[in-house]
Amino acid sequence: MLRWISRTVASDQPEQLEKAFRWLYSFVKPQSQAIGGLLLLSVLASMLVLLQPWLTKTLIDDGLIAKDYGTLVSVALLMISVGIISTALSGVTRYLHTRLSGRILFSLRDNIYHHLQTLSPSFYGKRRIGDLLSRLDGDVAEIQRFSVDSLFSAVSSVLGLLGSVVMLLALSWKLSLLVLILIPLEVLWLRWMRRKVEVKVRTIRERSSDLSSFLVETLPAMKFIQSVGQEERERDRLNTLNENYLGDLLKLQVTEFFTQAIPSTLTSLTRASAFLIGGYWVIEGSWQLGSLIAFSTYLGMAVGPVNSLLGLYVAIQRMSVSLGRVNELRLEQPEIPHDDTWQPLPTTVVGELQLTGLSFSYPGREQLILSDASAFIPAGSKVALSGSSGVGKSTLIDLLQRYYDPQAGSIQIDSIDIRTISPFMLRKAIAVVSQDIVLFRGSLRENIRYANPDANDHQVEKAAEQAQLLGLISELPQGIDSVIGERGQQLSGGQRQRIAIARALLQNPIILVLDEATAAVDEVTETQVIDAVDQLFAGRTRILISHRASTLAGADTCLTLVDGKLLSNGELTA
Ligand SMILES: Nc1ncnc2c1ncn2[C@@H]1O[C@H](COP(=O)(O)OP(=O)(O)OP(=O)(O)O)[C@@H](O)[C@H]1O
Repeated sequence: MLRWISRTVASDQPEQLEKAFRWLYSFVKPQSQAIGGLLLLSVLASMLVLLQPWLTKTLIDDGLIAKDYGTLVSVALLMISVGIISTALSGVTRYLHTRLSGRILFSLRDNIYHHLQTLSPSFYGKRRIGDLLSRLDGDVAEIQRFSVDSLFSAVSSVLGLLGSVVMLLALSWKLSLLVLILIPLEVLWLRWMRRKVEVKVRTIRERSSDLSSFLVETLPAMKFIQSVGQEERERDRLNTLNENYLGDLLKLQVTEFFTQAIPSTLTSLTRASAFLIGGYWVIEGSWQLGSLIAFSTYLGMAVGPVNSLLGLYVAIQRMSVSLGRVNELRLEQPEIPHDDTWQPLPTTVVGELQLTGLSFSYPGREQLILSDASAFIPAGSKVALSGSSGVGKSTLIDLLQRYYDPQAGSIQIDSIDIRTISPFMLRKAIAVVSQDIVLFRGSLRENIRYANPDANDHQVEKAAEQAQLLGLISELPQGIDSVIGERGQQLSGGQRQRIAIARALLQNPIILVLDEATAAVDEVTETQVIDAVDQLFAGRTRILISHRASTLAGADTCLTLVDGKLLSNGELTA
């Protein structure tokens, strides 16, 4: 079935699509009980709908025309009961349907988000966040809509179609031949239109990504845009993006209109023909009025499902575009693929580092950032790492945290190759405070606790005190429980740094890295921060990266990165 769907949908890579469908099916399968229950309710609802025109026919032919008052009353009562049951059924179905849809949507999104969490900083560096957002939000919702809504729409359409055709045949097999001409014509038309719809839908989704990317990029940069007076330019960019989006949306509307309009016109023609022929038979007296009315209602009811099934076809196209886009994310391989042989970091580790013959270049770039770099860092020492801008200092820390693996050489912590350790545990053991401090919307307390959610209030407050945050806390209206805005915009650089240090304290790392952490503060504040770090992290391995001599003063070892090699106290390390 999945293979059939993937082949039916116009796609450049049907195998890929089939795999994506299988993946999608893995989310639908656990809900099979709920789906089964809902399908049962749908079948019941479809049968009740099919019953109504037959009741009308009986009411007219056997009650009104036959002047049988008893039949009239009983059929009317039956119609009321069917109406009430249908309404109750639709309420229950809608509730269960929303619950089922929600479950599938959230598990899909959860799965993709989980996968995104395994990808390296390089991935985020090359991808537009707006595009990721649009895939995670719009595309995943589109897939979910299809996987639930379309399934039920397909089932009730097929049931409606079959039921109506049976009723039409029962009323007049001759007149029913009209439907047999109508359906193949509609299907032929649709096959012809399908490619056009797919191309246009993909363009729309890309336009929507462009818009999201624009907003994600410019909203946080509003202060900068205002400061350089470029508001109008950004408005123009937004206008262009809007116009492009609207233009493509209108093209899609026109294509979709023609995709649907031809079948609708054919339907109207068929209905009119049925009235002409059936009406003639009624006038002639060879057919009953109730049967003609019921026939025309069933004809409408047969065409409705055909249209929905045709709509479903468009929905499959739309969905397969979204599925393709989401699948692209799924196929992104983590830089460090999961390995079942990973060991936990032993609790005895003290933070001795041995870098041996490291060579590294970023994927897709030729330039070697590290070339046979080696160094030894004794446990508990304070190391100053310097080197000109862009030489690769932060890259070295990324290798230490295993966001990437070197192409040659190794990093050992307490003589254990870090490739054999779970990166999760390794990263927990290394706290990095950089210039770019991440703060989330939430209270100061929650932000300090972020790296160690199990820390109790007392530990958080102690860390805040040790990181000299008491001054800030006393200024805030609700103290440590005050909400600091997204990305901590209302805080000064020094205050943000102290929050990061308090966070690192709670993380209780074996190795602490300060990567240009104090570049944004004045030298007095910097001295205070470094003194605090030396005091609080005494006995742990500390790596300080800076361009300032004052930051690096007092280190046990000075490492300098030059042309991909590490010099220790000015000498090349073997
Ligand atoms: N994700 C990445 N993909 C490709 N190249 C990268 C990536 N990150 C950094 N680079 C490149 O690697 C080189 C080293 O960058 P890195 O940030 O490690 O330097 P740095 O010594 O820390 O610089 P600075 O002192 O200016 O912070 C630079 O040329 C940079 O452009």
